[in-house]
Amino acid sequence: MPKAAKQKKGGGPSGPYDRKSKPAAGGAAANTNIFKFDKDFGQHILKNPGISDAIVDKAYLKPTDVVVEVGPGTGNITVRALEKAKKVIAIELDPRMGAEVTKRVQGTPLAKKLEVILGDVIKMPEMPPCDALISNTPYQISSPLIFKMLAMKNPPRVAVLMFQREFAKRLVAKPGDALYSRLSVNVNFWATCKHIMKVGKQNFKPPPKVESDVVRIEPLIGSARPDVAFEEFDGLLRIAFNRKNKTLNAAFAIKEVLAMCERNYKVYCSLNNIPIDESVSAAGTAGAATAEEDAAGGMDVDMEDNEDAEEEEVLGGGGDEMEEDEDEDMPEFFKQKDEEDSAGTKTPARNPKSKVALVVKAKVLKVLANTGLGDKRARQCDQNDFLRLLLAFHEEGIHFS
Ligand SMILES: C[S@@+](CC[C@H](N)C(=O)[O-])C[C@H]1O[C@@H](n2cnc3c(N)ncnc32)[C@H](O)[C@@H]1O
Repeated sequence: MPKAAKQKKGGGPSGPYDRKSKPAAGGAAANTNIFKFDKDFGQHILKNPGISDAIVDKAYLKPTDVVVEVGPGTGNITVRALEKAKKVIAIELDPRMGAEVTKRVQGTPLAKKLEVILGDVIKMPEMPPCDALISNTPYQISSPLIFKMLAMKNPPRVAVLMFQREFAKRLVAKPGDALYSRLSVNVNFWATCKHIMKVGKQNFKPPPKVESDVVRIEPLIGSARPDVAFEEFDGLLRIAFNRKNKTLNAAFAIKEVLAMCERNYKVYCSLNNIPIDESVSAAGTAGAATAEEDAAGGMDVDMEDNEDAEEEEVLGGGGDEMEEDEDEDMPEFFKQKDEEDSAGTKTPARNPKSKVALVVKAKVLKVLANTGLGDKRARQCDQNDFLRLLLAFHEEGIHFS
């Protein structure tokens, strides 16, 4: 578990993952409003005990379970989980809330089962290992929290989480649905997800602007977990969903994407002792064409001629406009290691004339053609299509993380 400040009686030192801190306040804040709730922290406290009960009930906790609760606030869900589980690790950004939840159980048998970690759960290098994750999620961290959980090598058995309704719908969206996204594919690939209940805004204090939903997510664990690296699968999805309405041929025609494939291919070759021909040919020369044709197996496909790729050019072709708000980090993802590859060598990644660039481009073309997915759009593909595509790229030595 990462080292973070643990909450002592009545509030303690801030942890290393803080975004900002406020002075601790005493008293039962939820009832007396001693301190002002901070909307920047998504502080909408559950005032309907029935909902707190339902969240904990739907986790089907065992007495041996370790539970992580993100954002305990004043402890409405925490106390219920403490009654059913062996231990609750409550991760709270706001020290005032950390003090509240600690006070709430002070002097009761539940106190020794509670550990409060002050800090930002998203900035923690790893989430503490646990059997169950529960949260009335601060909405601004919905997406990173899900990704953090799905990326865990040993994820919890179950997560019961409250989200904004729109976000919850994205989790269960299917191919073809308007809300289908990189998030939907990841959740359905690494877990099963079920809608549990709707929660109206009147159940919170202060009421949020939007309605909420509770979902139950069961990550695939042990041998059921797909045998691919999370970062690889997600890396492929980032490319595909950068323009989810464009064909995969167009998504992979973006120059930053090809440059990234080239960088990763070079790393793959150097790790596997595969010689790389770095020679530079004049564009359009016989040498360049041969490299491309060799790798493509003589296929008559040209990504640049594809209708969607042309549209990219008209739009500027930079690949840095987002359709998905969870993909806001996409440009950085493409630009990573732009100057140097991980072996520290300068990479002429953007030089279209380098032979290795042509080989990589041809490999990409070959995979898209052979899988029959090049003409499909990300919004039409299900998780099995993406897995098939990823494995075909791996066969060619093309990686995404
Ligand atoms: C919606 S409130 C839920 C409070 C309580 N669980 C309830 O249901 O009444 C969200 C809580 O998450 C905390 N929080 C916000 N961002 C956080 C972060 N990045 N890491 C940990 N806690 C966070 C807030 O301070 C707040 O206490």
